[in-house]
Parts: sequence; structure tokens; C-alpha cells
Amino acid sequence: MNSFPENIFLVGVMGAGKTTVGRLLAKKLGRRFVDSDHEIEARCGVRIPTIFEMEGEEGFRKREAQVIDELTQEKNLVLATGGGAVLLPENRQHLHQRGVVVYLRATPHELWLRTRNDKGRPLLNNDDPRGTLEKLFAIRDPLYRETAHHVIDTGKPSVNQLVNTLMMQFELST
Ligand SMILES: Nc1ncnc2c1ncn2[C@@H]1O[C@H](COP(=O)(O)OP(=O)(O)O)[C@@H](O)[C@H]1O
Ligand SMILES: O=C(O)C1=C[C@@H](OP(=O)(O)O)[C@@H](O)[C@H](O)C1
Ligand SMILES: [Mg+2]
Repeated sequence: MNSFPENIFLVGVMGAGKTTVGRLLAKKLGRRFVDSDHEIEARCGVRIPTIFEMEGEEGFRKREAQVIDELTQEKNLVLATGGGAVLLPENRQHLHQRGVVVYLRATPHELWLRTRNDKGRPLLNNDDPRGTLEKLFAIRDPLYRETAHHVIDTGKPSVNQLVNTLMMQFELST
């Protein structure tokens, strides 16, 4: 038995490292890892951009809320959410109340460097992805802070360093 929190939920803007850090953290803790985007894709049988094309962002958000409600009721899970998961109050509440939430934070510039070659994020497939990230950061940063129990800067440290820092932080705070 270890003293780590039962559920760990990662939030943050696109490119913060939720999927990458979450997967390694779960491996080190021997926990199940789920990414809400991957779960939505598995249920729909199509990739995220196709869901946005067919149902718009609104349709995607409904699917995301359903998946987050279900997954947050599990135990011993590391969950990487999509960057927009905090937009709905019900998601913020479920995440905050059902696990320990970590906000992986980075600057819009750092986020842009990490996402600029990846076409799998429909909200960034426009002429000004950098400006979009700045706007999303401004709107969502307060929502991530409201939802999270911990905030950690991910701009400089490696994925390994972040996972080690998180494991130490959980050990100290439980
Ligand atoms: N701490 C980090 N240092 C360097 N690159 C990172 C770091 N965290 C994530 N990345 C890279 O950034 C990209 C986006 O990471 P990802 O985990 O998909 O972010 P998110 O799920 O938050 O959108 C990936 O190519 C990943 O390898
Ligand atoms: O920020 C957002 O609204 C989104 C973030 C994406 O996940 P990542 O944050 O893992 O890239 C994915 O859920 C979808 O493209 C929408
Ligand atoms: Mg992700």
C-alpha cells in the first residue's frame, strides 16, 4: 500500500504535457492511465478532429462531460483531461471533488512550441495558433487554478523531472 492519492487528474492548456506526464506517472505508480480524449475516440471510433467536424465543439464537450463524469468515479486512476475540460462547471466540480487535481502550467509560447507541428488539435488548426493559445490561456488559467489542488510549471523541466516532482509532492502532502 502507498500513501498516494486515490485519483490523480491532470488539467492544463494544450501542450502542457497532460497526456505524456500522465502516462509516465501512472506507470511509475502502477496505476491505470486514461486520457479522456483517447476514451472519447475509442467510444466514437473516430479521431477528435472528425468529432469536431461532425458535431462541432458543443457535441465534443457533451461527450467529454459524460466521459469525465464516468472516469472520475473510478479509483486508482491517473486521468489526463483535454485542455477544455475545465470549461464546464460540472466537470470542474467532478474533478475537484473526486481526486487530486494538478494544473500543468506553461506559457503560451512554450505551449505553441510543443503543439505547432501537431495537426490533431482542431482548435489550433487556423492561421494564428499562437494567438489562439494566448487567448485560451487568458480565459482558462483562472479555471485551471480554481479546479486544481496543485499547480506545477512544466515549461522547463523534462517529463521525467516533472513526474519525480509530482511523486515527491504527493508524498509530502498526504
Ligand atoms: N516537459 C516537457 N518537456 C518537453 N516536451 C514535452 C514536455 N511535456 C510534453 N512535451 C511534449 O509536448 C507535446 C505535447 O504533449 P502532450 O502530452 O500531448 O500535451 P497535452 O496532453 O497537455 O496536450 C508532445 O510532443 C510531448 O512529447
Ligand atoms: O483545449 C481544448 O479545448 C482541447 C484540447 C485537446 O486535448 P489536449 O489538451 O490533450 O491537447 C482536445 O481535448 C481537443 O482538441 C480540445
Ligand atoms: Mg492530451
